[in-house]
Amino acid sequence: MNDTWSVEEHRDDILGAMRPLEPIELPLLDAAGCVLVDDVVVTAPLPPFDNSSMDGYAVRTADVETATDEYPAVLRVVGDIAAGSDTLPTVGPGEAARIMTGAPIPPGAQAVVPVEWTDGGTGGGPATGMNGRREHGPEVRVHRGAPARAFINGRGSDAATGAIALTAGTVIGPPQLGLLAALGHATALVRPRPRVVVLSTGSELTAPGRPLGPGQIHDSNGFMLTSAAQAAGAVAYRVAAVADDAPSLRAALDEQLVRADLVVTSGGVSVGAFDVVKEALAGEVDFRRVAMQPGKPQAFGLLGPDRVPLLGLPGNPVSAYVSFELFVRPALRALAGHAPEALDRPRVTARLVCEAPLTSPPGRRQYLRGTYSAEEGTVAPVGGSGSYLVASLARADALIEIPEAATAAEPGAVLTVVLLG
Ligand SMILES: Nc1nc2c(c(=O)[nH]1)N[C@H]1C(S)=C(S)[C@@H](COP(=O)(O)OP(=O)(O)OC[C@H]3O[C@@H](n4cnc5c(N)ncnc54)[C@H](O)[C@@H]3O)O[C@H]1N2
Ligand code: MOO
Repeated sequence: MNDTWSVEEHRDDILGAMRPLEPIELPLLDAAGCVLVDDVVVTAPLPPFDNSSMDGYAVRTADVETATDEYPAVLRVVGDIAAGSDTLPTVGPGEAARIMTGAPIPPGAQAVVPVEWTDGGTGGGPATGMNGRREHGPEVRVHRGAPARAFINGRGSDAATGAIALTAGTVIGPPQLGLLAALGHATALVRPRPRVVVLSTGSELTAPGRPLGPGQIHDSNGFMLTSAAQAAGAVAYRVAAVADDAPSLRAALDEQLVRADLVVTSGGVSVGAFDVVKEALAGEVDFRRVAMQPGKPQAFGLLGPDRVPLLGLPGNPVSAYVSFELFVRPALRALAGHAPEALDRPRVTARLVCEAPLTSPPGRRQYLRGTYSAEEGTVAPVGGSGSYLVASLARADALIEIPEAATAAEPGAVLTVVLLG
């Protein structure tokens, strides 16, 4: 091990080596969650044609100008226009066309009056809705006037030709996907989701579902980190745990590199006699101490001819998870093309709620697990500081930062909190 790195130095070193993945054209649903590569320019207006925002009657404004309940305008109904209609009647003076929401405005009409402002063609009082296709009379009584363009969604009023609908760098969420579809795009040019291989090391590990032999534990990191990678937007592959044997680990890694944009290992990076990641990758990968707790031993390097980034996380489950959130997640988001300010988990400040002061090792930034209350602006610790405490990790929604220089945090102290979302 060399000298000690700060959290930021280690993070920045990793991010400095990340290049956004090459753009790829994906079908819309596969592009969900991905970052758009180019601006999307509107090439045809949205809506594509003037259409009605109400079920009602398309009219000429002069015909209904003076209409009241007492003196309704009586108009001849010249046709029915449904959404999707391709033949439209012309509305002349003294005429109206029944029109449904989304249907094209017929030639001659200048406004739509909602059916509730008419008798619905029944010859009776105000209508509450449209009658069936054949049940309306030849006339409609309109009780209220409407100005020009009333209840008309204008062609291009949502997105005009030439406008930028979405800017490069936008993350495609459901509304953005809806807009692309509305504009007629079947695909989007995006950065692909990074492919991540997650590999646990340790001869003590056995798969969940299997009984534990003497000295064995279940591989929890593999599942936790694979799921964390998925939650970060990656396509993640979990590899069965590899024993503490350097040639086996090397072989497993070499086999996996072909499908990896990034590799995450857990375990085997400390100073033990069987620290296998160290043994297998010494020379290629840098092993360093980071001034934090948990997460002190870390490995980072670029593997194989394709220089695939490898982040070697410590084996203790809390250490592995905290390291993922602080280092792996930003790296994955950088590969996916997210903006520099969108790489990290959000940070807030919160008032510490606890009974006794919390202690912290000198010279190391501590990340304690906690629960955050946005309403109260407070954070409370969950469980202790031990890096093996996976049960309390599972109850936390935040990490409480105690700065390197501090050896304690008093109740009421205002601290930085990383929100785990
Ligand atoms: N003499 C020293 N010993 C240790 C130091 C040190 O500085 N000097 N550092 C400690 C710290 S801090 C950490 S963190 C750990 C990290 O060690 P490794 O990355 O080499 O991890 P392992 O030794 O392989 O495992 C540590 C611990 O975690 C359990 N583990 C490992 N993998 C998994 C998994 N996939 N699922 C669940 N649990 C896992 C493993 O059984 C060990 O209990 O080193 C300290 N030691
Ligand atoms: O630095 Mo270790 O990650 O404390 O448990």
